[in-house]
Amino acid sequence: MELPVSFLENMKKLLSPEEFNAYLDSYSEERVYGLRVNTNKLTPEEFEKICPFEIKKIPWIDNGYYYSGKDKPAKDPYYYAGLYYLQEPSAMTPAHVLPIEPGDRVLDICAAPGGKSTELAAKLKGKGVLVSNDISNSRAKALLKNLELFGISNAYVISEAPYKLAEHFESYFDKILIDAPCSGEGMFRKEPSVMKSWVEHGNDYFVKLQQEITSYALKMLRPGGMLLYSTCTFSPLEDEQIVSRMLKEDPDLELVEPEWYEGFDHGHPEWSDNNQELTKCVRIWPHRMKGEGHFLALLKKKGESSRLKERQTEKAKMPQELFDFLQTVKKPLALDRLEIRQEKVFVHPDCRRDLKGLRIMRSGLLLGECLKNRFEPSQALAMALRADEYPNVLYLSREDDRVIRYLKGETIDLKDEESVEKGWVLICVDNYPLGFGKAAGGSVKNKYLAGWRWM
Ligand SMILES: C[S@@+](CC[C@H](N)C(=O)[O-])C[C@H]1O[C@@H](n2cnc3c(N)ncnc32)[C@H](O)[C@@H]1O
Repeated sequence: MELPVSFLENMKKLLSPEEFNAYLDSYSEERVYGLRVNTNKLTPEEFEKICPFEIKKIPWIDNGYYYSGKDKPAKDPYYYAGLYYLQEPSAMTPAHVLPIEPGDRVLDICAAPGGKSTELAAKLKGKGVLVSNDISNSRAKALLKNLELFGISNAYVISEAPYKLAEHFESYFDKILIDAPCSGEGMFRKEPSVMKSWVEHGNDYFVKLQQEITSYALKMLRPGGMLLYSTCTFSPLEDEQIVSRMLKEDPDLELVEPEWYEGFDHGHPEWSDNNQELTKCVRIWPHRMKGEGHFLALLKKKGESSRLKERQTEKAKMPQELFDFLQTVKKPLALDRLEIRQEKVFVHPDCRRDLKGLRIMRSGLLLGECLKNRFEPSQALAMALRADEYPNVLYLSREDDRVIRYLKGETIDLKDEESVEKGWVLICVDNYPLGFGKAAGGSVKNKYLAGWRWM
């Protein structure tokens, strides 16, 4: 792989001659592959028991595993059941390090396609709210899909510029993740195409973006709240120097050293303004750990929270057919936050802010649609349910060829011994929901979301 000459000169300034050689050698090693278990659906131990391919624990991530590049975990029914997310191991670190408590108000400001948001949401355990934002509308669509696949019910998916968010969420969030757009120097091995953008834009283009995003994010962090800043690049211009700038911008901000892993390197004060606090930042180098290059900084804002008085959503009137369907669902749903908008039924997260004027792509959990005296449950609801939260379930084993046929959109024939009630049925692979079908006679009509089909 041919690395840009000016990039290599910069790296020589950061690393000792031995480290620089070790760094270059890392390019002849094969990249590593990672997956992260969705703890919203099962524990890592449960996953280890059923995982159909070989995995090995990533030492610094509780629910992270390496898998072999020969396996294809994206082509497995368990992937379609949202049991895991495929993610480069170093990239798992930011969401792992940010201490999320159920009930927190969390912002992921540069969230698409959801590698970190899916983990932040899983850590919320359905309590509190995640605002998952990305300025790119097309990327935010992929983000929405990944959150739905993970069965997340308490997220707003928004596609806005940070200044617009700041108008609505001043001092609102307990936790903020800024996984900043960056020059991607740490990803050259995994995705050589990133080098083209590096040559085109250089670091300065990203520095400007990072300064803008961090400034608005700071306005949205409540006193006592925590913020995690991360990039996948090595340049101190985009790392230590951005953190220094944040510390100067908000004197109430301080760096916090996260739980340390032996492979981590400290941040380097000498690459910025010599503020010794910067050693609390984390640098991940590909020649020291089994992962790509990354940088992260965990910050806390001094003070105590004073939660502002908030607007309550108005309670929606519920059509009988929706009421009847919801009677059958055992999952606790906050029906005081139910909204019916253009036939679509949502349960909002506990946010209670006036969000008018924002480009909102999803408000909480889409339960389904009320159409001419009938209610059709959504794909998102199927993914958010546990098998034991719905009374009419068809359990298929992972080896049953009807699983793939269902995922391809085909009608499913029932076997004599399978007792399924007429009407909406939740199709599961083993114990994990894949989607709905509608049973009548000896078969189940396929209701799997067309855009998600197995290709
Ligand atoms: C490093 S990627 C985020 C990856 C994501 N956190 C994940 O783990 O899947 C950076 C993202 O920032 C978005 N972005 C760029 N400029 C932005 C801005 N001004 N405000 C919000 N998002 C922005 C890009 O569209 C891109 O999706």
